[in-house]
Amino acid sequence: MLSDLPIAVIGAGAMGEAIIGGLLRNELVAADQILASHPREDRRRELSHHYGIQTTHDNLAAAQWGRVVIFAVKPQQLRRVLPPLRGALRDDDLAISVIAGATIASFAEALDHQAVVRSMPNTPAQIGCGMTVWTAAPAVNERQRGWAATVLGALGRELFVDNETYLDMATAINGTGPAYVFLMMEAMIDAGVHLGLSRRIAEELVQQTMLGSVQYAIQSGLHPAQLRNAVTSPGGTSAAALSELERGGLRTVLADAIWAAYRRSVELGRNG
Ligand SMILES: NC(=O)C1=CN([C@@H]2O[C@H](COP(=O)(O)OP(=O)(O)OC[C@H]3O[C@@H](n4cnc5c(N)ncnc54)[C@H](O)[C@@H]3O)[C@@H](O)[C@H]2O)C=CC1
Ligand SMILES: O=C(O)[C@@H]1CCC=N1
Repeated sequence: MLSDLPIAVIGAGAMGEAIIGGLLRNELVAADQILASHPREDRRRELSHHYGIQTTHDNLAAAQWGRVVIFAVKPQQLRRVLPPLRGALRDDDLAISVIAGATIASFAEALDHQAVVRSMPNTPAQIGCGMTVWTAAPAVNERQRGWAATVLGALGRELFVDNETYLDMATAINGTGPAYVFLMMEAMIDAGVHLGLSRRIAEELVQQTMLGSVQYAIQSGLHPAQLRNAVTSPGGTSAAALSELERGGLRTVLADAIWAAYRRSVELGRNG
């Protein structure tokens, strides 16, 4: 599907590298099909040494070279990155953004190019276990949609949605979600250490409990409330713990956090 297709990555930081790694790990492209643009020489050297890909400091050269041009700079960098690239993409080229908040309209306007895909991956993409939600401008044709599905599929699971407003919502759930999970892991590990477990044992217990619970939920297909009820014996330990979590407002705090992430995503789209 991506054979011989030149792929440019503008802003090869954590997410850009996850895409490069995923494409190569899944043997979807050869290393010489990738050109990564980065301002720092040591980073360029690191990327070419590790992946055997081509690198440049010149975003314009990368944008002109790629048929698929992936944008993975921070939202605040976008205002400086896009204007010099205006007119650089040809009609049948595809721009793919992974940038939180940045709208398809802002890309299309700044680049003077209509074929734009907006996506929201997450950091488990680093190991091919990501969840990416994406949508496409009407100008993106079937072939280009295939390219996008393949590129984003290299990060883990990908889900196409036909409504761009879902992207800000996805940013708050799957994009930002790993931060909620890691904070919860950290808190559980620290509490285990507080109880008297060694940090090594606490980490192992928390990691496998998280992993096993998620796999059990997926494989059983049961509603989380049913699974939670099955853990909760009358007068037992789970009932005692859950009572504290409800008293502390865990559900509403989580919901408030997700709304805050959503509002911030919308705001980033307005202001950069
Ligand atoms: N980190 C995360 O969990 C997720 C991040 N994203 C989005 O991915 C984008 C990148 O995030 P990260 O990879 O985490 O950030 P990062 O900071 O690791 O990567 C951005 C890279 O762009 C480079 N850069 C800065 N100015 C540049 C320029 N003028 N030209 C080319 N490159 C330039 C930076 O040096 C940096 O290496 C962000 O827009 C973020 O919203 C999306 C989903 C998840
Ligand atoms: O914090 C952020 O803005 C990025 C976007 C999604 C996850 N991290």
